[in-house]
Amino acid sequence: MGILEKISEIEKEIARTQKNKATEYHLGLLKAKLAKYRAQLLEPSKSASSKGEGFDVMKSGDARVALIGFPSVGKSTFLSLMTSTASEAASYEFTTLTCIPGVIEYKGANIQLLDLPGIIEGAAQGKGRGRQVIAVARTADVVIMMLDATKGEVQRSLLEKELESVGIRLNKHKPNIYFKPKKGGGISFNSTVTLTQCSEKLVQLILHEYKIFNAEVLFREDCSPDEFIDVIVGNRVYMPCLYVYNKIDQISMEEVDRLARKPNSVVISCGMKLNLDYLLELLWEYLALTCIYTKKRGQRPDFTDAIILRKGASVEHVGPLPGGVGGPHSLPSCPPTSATASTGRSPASSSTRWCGAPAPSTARSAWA
Ligand SMILES: Nc1nc2c(ncn2[C@@H]2O[C@H](COP(=O)(O)OP(=O)(O)OP(=O)(O)O)[C@@H](O)[C@H]2O)c(=O)[nH]1
Ligand SMILES: [K+]
Ligand SMILES: [Mg+2]
Repeated sequence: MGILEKISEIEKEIARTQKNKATEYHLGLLKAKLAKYRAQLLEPSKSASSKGEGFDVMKSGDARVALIGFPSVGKSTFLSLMTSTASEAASYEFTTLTCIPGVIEYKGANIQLLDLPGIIEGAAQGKGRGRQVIAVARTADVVIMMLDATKGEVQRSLLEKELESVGIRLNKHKPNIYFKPKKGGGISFNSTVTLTQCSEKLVQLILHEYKIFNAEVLFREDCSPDEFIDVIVGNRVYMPCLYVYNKIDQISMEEVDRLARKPNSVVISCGMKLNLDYLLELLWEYLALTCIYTKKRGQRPDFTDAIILRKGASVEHVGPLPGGVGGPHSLPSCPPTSATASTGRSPASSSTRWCGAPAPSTARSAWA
């Protein structure tokens, strides 16, 4: 049996297994198996032509945003509107066949926006250019999932499933579980909270499935078996995702209102240039970038040129500034007015990748 069949067998078994106390170990094991097969599926294949890698586009600017969506939802139209790059748009599906980068200039930051081919169900398993598209998505700081407002909700859950299946976790934070494989001593299991979804026995079963017999496990959160598996597997990416419903010029006001109220969602029309400013504002918040305006002693700050930092970074990350002026430790001694920061709220938890780990300094100094 090939991996794809094994995966589908397990998925079917999970679907037909009733969820209750008596089946929780069985389900936990199935999920661990499923995660293993999926990981195998994603291992780069040996042949040179299909390395499972993304399109070869250099990362540039302060942050990277990937446009993911079904064909013909308006991704290329959006790129051409927001950047000075033109990407061909047409009414037929799969107009775009490769990755087309553009740059959004916003609040002094350069945000790299990537237009990508449309993806369809089965993309993660290699349908169309799905794997390449998803490989690019993994490298983004934020995913914009573009949806056609005239089509049903099913497109959204299908895409979510595709991204989930390759270890991309959207708008979720990293499970707060300490996990450390050891050389001996068996499995030591502890938790600082009451667990309602996992138990010591289940955790052991799952670990054994991964051939781990010695490890330290500490649950600091009431996590599910899936979240625990994510921690063991380890190569998950936790990423903010903005759901963008395009083509609202084609639907009723009631429908627009309903979509706009969904979490992490924004409604737009590229055709009629509706709500694009608001989308940019939200995108900025999701990127959690902070502008720092610097100034020379005795001069006004230069608001036209900011230093862009990932949220959570501090002035220490700015590094020495060109021309020998200042340096990593000179800013804190300045009066508070000399460095002005502005930032938006973080979309979800504070322990997520997008605001926890500050990006290396991408500073463009006002003193240059
Ligand atoms: N009514 C309406 N049509 C739109 C809007 N935005 C884009 N379109 C149309 O939708 C069609 C598809 O647009 P594209 O930008 O090519 O879509 P895409 O997602 O890049 O498609 P692929 O590259 O094939 O995946 C084009 O005919 C656009 O003119 C909109 O806001 N309203
Ligand atoms: K198209
Ligand atoms: Mg396109």
